Amino acid sequence: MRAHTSPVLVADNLCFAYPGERGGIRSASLALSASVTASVRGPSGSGKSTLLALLGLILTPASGTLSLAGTDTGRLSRRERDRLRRQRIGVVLQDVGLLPYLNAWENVATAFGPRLGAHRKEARGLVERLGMGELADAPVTTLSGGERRRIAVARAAVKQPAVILADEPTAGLDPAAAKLVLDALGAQAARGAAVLLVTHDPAVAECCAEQYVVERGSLTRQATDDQSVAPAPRPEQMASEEAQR
Ligand SMILES: Nc1ncnc2c1ncn2[C@@H]1O[C@H](COP(=O)(O)OP(=O)(O)OP(=O)(O)O)[C@@H](O)[C@H]1O
Repeated sequence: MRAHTSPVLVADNLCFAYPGERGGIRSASLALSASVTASVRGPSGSGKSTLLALLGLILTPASGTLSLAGTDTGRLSRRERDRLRRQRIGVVLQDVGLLPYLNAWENVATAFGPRLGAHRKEARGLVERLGMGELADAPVTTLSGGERRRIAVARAAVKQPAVILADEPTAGLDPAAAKLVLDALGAQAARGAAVLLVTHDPAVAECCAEQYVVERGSLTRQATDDQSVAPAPRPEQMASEEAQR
């Protein structure tokens, strides 16, 4: 799906360093528009999850600017940033982070706040669309890793946020379940969300209209069919760089 509107999420030259020598983001710029799907690939440890946390207002960049729906997030207090994130962004983190004392649909409904029962219908409906209707009432502690991941995707999407950021949403899923997740994310883009997902799977990345690669903390956009942008690193180059880490 292609961009038809002005970008909803704009990152300009973001930098972030963890304490110590390792890791972080050296340089990341992107502009994500409504109704667009984008993928981020790269070797393990290159900074993909860190980038997602920066874009999701979970980490604060050391320099660079990040604007969400026209708001320069660097000018906001911590509390204002948290509020903006809750209002505008749905995030699926790699470790998923479901609440163990709630069942599957209740976890999805937490996206709306504490009144879970008021959002039972939307939450259960999305759980069903992700192929988990029979497990909607199951305690999440009894779900498999892949099932928990699908519940986390439903939680990120159920409030119909402007931006959905998903860290490896199809990891650990069989092809049928992965398709349900990708279809659900595609449906979110179709209704107007900007969807960015981190993936190790080239087939998943290629489903996305825009494709990015992170290498050693630097983000570049890859050329797709109708675009001429930074050249993509060759797979063997990525593998050899990964081996050097
Ligand atoms: N909290 C942290 N403190 C210090 N270093 C960290 C921290 N989190 C991540 N790093 C380091 O930052 C680098 C990038 O980590 P990140 O998790 O962003 O990589 P990634 O590309 O998502 O990796 P993977 O594909 O393995 O999930 C790594 O070298 C990692 O060890």
